[in-house]
Amino acid sequence: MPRLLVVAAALVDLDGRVLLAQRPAGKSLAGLWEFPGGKVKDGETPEAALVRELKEEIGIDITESCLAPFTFASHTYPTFHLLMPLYLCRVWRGTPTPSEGQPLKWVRPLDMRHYPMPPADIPLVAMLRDWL
Ligand SMILES: Nc1nc2c([nH]c(=O)n2[C@@H]2O[C@H](COP(=O)(O)OP(=O)(O)OP(=O)(O)O)[C@@H](O)[C@H]2O)c(=O)[nH]1
Repeated sequence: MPRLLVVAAALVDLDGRVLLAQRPAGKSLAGLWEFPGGKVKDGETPEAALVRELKEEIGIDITESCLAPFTFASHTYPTFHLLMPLYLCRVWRGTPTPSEGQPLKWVRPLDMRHYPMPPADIPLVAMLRDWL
């Protein structure tokens, strides 16, 4: 089974809310809410991939130095195994704006149960609830 390395960010605002993005129709896991991020390319560090993905997806600038490793997901999907480091980020430049119209929402960890998320993310939400 192939292993997929994806990197994601919990962007935390001053009220302790975290940004979630809804996966667009037509993609795998469509309609579910997830942490912004994406696949790490060959030869790329996870941090560089996250800087690139957040710029591409939601138009914000983060710097690698603001990224704090928080936890990771390790989850077997039917066709691949997902390994996904999750970083905390509290500082960025710009206002998150979806590049492809995907809905964005600032959500308190306690309220994330109202937002269906991919199965790999469930343990991450519990960690955020405990630590934020
Ligand atoms: N960005 C992100 N991806 C996640 C999360 N949880 C989770 O299982 N994933 C999975 O990790 C992969 C992320 O890759 P991606 O976002 O770059 O992939 P994609 O939609 O362009 O392509 P895909 O349609 O092949 O999945 C997807 O398979 C997605 O389902 C999450 O919280 N954030």
